[in-house]
Amino acid sequence: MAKIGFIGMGNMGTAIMRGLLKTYKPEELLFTSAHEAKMQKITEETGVAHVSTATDCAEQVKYLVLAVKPQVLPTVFKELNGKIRKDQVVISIAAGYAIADLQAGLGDSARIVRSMPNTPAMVGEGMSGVSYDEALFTDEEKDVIDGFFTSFGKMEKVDEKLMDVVGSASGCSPAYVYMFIEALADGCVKNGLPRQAAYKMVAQAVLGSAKMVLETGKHPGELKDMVCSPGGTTIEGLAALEENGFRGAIIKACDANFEKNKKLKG
Ligand SMILES: NC(=O)C1=CN([C@@H]2O[C@H](COP(=O)(O)OP(=O)(O)OC[C@H]3O[C@@H](n4cnc5c(N)ncnc54)[C@H](OP(=O)(O)O)[C@@H]3O)[C@@H](O)[C@H]2O)C=CC1
Ligand SMILES: O=C(O)[C@@H]1CCC=N1
Repeated sequence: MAKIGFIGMGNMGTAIMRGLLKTYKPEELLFTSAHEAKMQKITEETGVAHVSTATDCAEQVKYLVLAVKPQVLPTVFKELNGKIRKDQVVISIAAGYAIADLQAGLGDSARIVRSMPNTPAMVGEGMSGVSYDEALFTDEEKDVIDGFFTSFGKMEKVDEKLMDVVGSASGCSPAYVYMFIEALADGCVKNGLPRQAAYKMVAQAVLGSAKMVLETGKHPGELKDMVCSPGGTTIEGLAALEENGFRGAIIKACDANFEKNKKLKG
């Protein structure tokens, strides 16, 4: 019997499975998804077997990962309602679905871990917000759950009421960072830097800046001040960003994420 099964093998399913394969053998994993040809290709690439239905997948694993779009969850619920065993652990990565919503769909006794990872899982640098009721799981299960998330990056346990907010910090944030990298590179290209050099330099600057926040423990504002020489070039750029509502735009994006979570349930 495989240990961990995935329902849905798209962006996040494949990213997470790639991380898990560093710790788990292919025969310990299983998946199902929507299209046979795609499943076949993933099986050939990874050695992980697939099955045709969510029911088959659920029957054969202890840990079941729900990795379909929120809009597809009602279909999965229809198929799996009442079929989740008491010894099973369900890990959801769906935006907008609370643990109670998932139990309403799968059965009240289903033991659920709600999480919000992100696509950098693909390179082992994911960030997952994770929420579950510690009292419902054994120590061994908790080790597997934590090992699951740390196999593809870092995890932070949070109170479930914060999970919608966590969406902005982990799930959605890479899109904003990519947009920033693209825009900054465009600005450099506008002033003559070759495009590939611009992407490389800007991406490395983002990586290095993130490391500074994580490793120095300094306030981001202090790190920003260290870059801005009095009367220098950076403060001119910062003034331009402030004039154009840079911070306000990002805060509004978080509000938009937060509100959208409430509208995802089918
Ligand atoms: N993308 C992201 O950055 C993040 C996404 N999430 C969450 O992850 C979940 C998945 O998102 P993402 O990976 O981006 O979505 P994708 O669309 O890339 O993946 C969903 C997968 O589900 C498959 N699928 C569709 N219908 C069914 C079905 N009835 N049964 C089994 N599999 C099915 C699709 O197959 P096929 O490709 O063949 O159509 C696809 O492989 C969502 O709930 C989302 O909220 C969480 C954090 C970050
Ligand atoms: O856009 C979304 O809804 C998903 C969840 C977080 C990131 N992607």
